[in-house]
Amino acid sequence: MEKKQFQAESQRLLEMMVNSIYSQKEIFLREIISNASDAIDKIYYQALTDDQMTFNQDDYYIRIEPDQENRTLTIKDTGIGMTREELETNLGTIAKSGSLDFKNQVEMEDGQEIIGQFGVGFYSSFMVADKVTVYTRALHHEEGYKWESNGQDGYTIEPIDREEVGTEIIIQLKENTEDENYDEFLEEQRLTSIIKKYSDFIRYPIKMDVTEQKPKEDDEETFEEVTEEQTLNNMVPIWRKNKQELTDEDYESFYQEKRFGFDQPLSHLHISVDGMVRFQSILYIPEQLPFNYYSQDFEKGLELYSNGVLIMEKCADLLPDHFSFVKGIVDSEDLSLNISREILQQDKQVRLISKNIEKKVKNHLLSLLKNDREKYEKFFDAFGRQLKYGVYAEFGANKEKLQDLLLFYSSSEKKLVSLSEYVERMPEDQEYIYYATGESHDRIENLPQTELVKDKGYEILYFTDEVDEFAIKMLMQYDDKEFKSVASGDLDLEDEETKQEAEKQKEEHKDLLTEMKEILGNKVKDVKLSTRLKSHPVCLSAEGEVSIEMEKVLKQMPDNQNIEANKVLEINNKHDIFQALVDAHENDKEKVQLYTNILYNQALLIEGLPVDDPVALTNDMCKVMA
Ligand SMILES: Nc1ncnc2c1ncn2[C@@H]1O[C@H](COP(=O)(O)OP(=O)(O)OP(=O)(O)O)[C@@H](O)[C@H]1O
Repeated sequence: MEKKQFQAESQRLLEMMVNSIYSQKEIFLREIISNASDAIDKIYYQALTDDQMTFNQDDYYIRIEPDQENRTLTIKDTGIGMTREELETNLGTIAKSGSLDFKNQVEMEDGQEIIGQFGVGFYSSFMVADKVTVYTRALHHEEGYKWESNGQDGYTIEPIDREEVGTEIIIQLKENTEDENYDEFLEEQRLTSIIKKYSDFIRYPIKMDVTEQKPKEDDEETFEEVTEEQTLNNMVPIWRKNKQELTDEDYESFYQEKRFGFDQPLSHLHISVDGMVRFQSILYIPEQLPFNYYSQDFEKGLELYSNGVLIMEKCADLLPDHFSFVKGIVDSEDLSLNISREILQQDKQVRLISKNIEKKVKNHLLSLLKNDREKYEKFFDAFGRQLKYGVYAEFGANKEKLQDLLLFYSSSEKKLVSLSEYVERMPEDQEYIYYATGESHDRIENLPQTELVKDKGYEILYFTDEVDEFAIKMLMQYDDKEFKSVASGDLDLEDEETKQEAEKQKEEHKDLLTEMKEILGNKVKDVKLSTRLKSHPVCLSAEGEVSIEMEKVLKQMPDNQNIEANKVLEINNKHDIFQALVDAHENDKEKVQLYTNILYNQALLIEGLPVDDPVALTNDMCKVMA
């Protein structure tokens, strides 16, 4: 029989599994049972919606069979089964999880991280198995197949006769070692407790023969061993339970059973609505950013059930993009089983549910912000950027909904603050909400442009995310206060006296400024004396809608259309360098050129913009020094 090789990626993952020292090896059972449950979901749905199929509730179950003698653990399901092609693609490649793309080599070698954070589905069985055999037959297919692998050198597939549809996975346990006792996975008690811990809410019965001491029927005093098939899990879906009966651990284990993430959920909501539309829902805010969140691979959506039957694994229409990080399930008795993807989008019930969910998630986040700041900041750290995209997207259609969820770092508080906190603190004479943009808080802290605003005692919000300024431009104002960049050309914060003095100076140095503008040509829109600079010699400001920070972001876009900010070079006439410029203007024209170029390049560097010609700049600097 031909032996096939695993795909390279899968091979690496398998090696990791075989040699795993991960301490929670028991999770392999959760993974296999979840797969079995998914497979039953698929056939259950078909049975309910296909008139040709007979439906019998008792046909859908998972069975666990430990065999002490042969040291095997079998997990059987009556699910949809797999065809030959499905065996190849599903078990021969590390199909969808993509965890490996993300992880770097160092972490790969260790493996702990991957298993812990992502789980690895079917492959995790190789943490405890020397050999795994899968017998399966797919629904509506005559032939069954046997798949087998030791997890090391490929796998085999051969056709078999198999009467029933469904899958049987036989795990040949590894030999016990000094540190590891694999026999525990054959003990009834141990298996029962693992299943209770991880798979209690699986909605199909997980059955196993359990042997117990029971009093004899005719003689209550004497006990005998009785072996009976028992259902080990509770089966009532968690969302149908009363909130009061459930603990945080219950919600956490459901999160893991459903593989919404392999982190702990940061927070959950349990919703039961009985109004225009009836539905129950459990929603989670994950703690960590999924590794592919900002890639095209990420699919948002909630699991959708119609009265307990899974009809869609990821229903995107239930979540707006700005809350795409939310995971969870929705079950509604008002939805038809036969609802198709196309109809779903126009379905009134679905729209109502989605509106309701959006509102609930928003209120939940607001209450976290109010009552558990630390948790909210953790959330914001992971997903705040998505909220800001949300403000910007769709021409600001959702901006009002989202504005109170935003946080920005504050110059005066030295921590994240909300817009309402900022506005509450504003002194009476302050007209605008000020912000400054840059790569990091430290860099912004030292920006020359912030000097005047800080001197006035005004708080500045620091924008370090590319999307920040775009979002804020879309927002335009908060609580009737407009936003203003500290680098904008028209700060207009000076008192009358300073303004008059500036006018006078401008007139006096008109020729010098004109000459400098001519030297720089169309690199800048204007050269002027600065009223905002206190100790720094130069800075760049921007006139008009496009800021320098926005220019940087736009430049990185594929279709940037060369949009540039209207840059203005501002010179501090109270700085010594200005006197040097004035002297040069009178005595040495070449020096004016030299100084102007250097100052302009300095201003570019301060802004984090590339200098046009580094060689020319260093040559100019040497000329000054020599
Ligand atoms: N018992 C089963 N019956 C039918 N198909 C199965 C069964 N077990 C696994 N599969 C198929 O194999 C695929 C791969 O399973 P695996 O556990 O490796 O990953 P997954 O469940 O797709 O992803 P993840 O673990 O990241 O959620 C499943 O998606 C499913 O199509």
